[in-house]
Amino acid sequence: MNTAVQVVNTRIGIVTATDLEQDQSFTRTLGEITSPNARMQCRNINVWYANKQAIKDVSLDIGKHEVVAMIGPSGCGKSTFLRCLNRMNDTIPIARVNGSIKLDGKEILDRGIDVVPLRAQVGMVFQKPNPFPKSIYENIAYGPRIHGLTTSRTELDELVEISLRRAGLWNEVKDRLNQAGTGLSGGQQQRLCIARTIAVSPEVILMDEPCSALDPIATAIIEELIDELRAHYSIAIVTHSMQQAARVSQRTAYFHLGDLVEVGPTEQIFNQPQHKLTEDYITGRFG
Ligand SMILES: Nc1ncnc2c1ncn2[C@@H]1O[C@H](COP(=O)(O)OP(=O)(O)OP(=O)(O)O)[C@@H](O)[C@H]1O
Repeated sequence: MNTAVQVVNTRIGIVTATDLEQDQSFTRTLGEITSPNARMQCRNINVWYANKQAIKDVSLDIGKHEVVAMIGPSGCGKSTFLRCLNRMNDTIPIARVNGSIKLDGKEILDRGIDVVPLRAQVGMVFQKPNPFPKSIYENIAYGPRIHGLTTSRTELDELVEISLRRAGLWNEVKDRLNQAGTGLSGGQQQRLCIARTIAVSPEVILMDEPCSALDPIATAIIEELIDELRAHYSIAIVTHSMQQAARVSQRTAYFHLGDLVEVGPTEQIFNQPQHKLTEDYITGRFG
């Protein structure tokens, strides 16, 4: 865990978005958008909802074995950008995305791409735990079954166990695999959803405020888990909690009104931000 980072939180007056827009005309992202070990490479991403532009020319890599935190004021486009990474914006009829996103060198914004295997490769964990109304076992087994990942019941059993172990849930549920997933606590349900994502062999896991519905203890467990999952996956996480971003991520990206203002090593973003907008946000002047 990245405990060295201290989040400064001195509230010195509220600045409105309009003030900041007038004061800080945005030019280009500060910091290093590339990762030496990139798993995903996003370049010049623009997203519109009908005529309203929500993401403006954003470029960012997600590296192997790293957690990238996306922070910024409400409505700045964090979730919209995250949803580009596995084409979830395709499900919103008025959304239009352009630019380039490569996963292991392969363009994923091409029209011909089958989004079903893509969304297994780039899995998503949502704000509110959303287990299927099925047993704990079936919640995990469903994905591997439809993707044809196992050939026997024994293999499937193993995969269910491995996924639950990796999500830190096995010991709590191994004796009640046939009980409903919805009967678990909120934190357990979120780990079940993480196990479900893991079961279909993702390379990248997207997390959209995965702890916002959880209590502090469940949150701490998920944060520990995110740190462990980094050994196997690339992780992009949207969070409103700067403390959480500081604890779990290696790189942090600060978004503002659809722009990626600044990105860099998490410690640097929180201790020595280069852009005034970033500084204003992390010191609590805005957001
Ligand atoms: N489905 C949608 N249809 C129309 N506009 C949308 C849709 N989703 C998001 N937007 C708009 O796009 C902009 C960015 O929204 P987005 O949810 O990506 O921001 P965010 O930074 O994740 O916000 P929050 O922190 O509040 O979740 C906002 O102006 C929002 O109103």
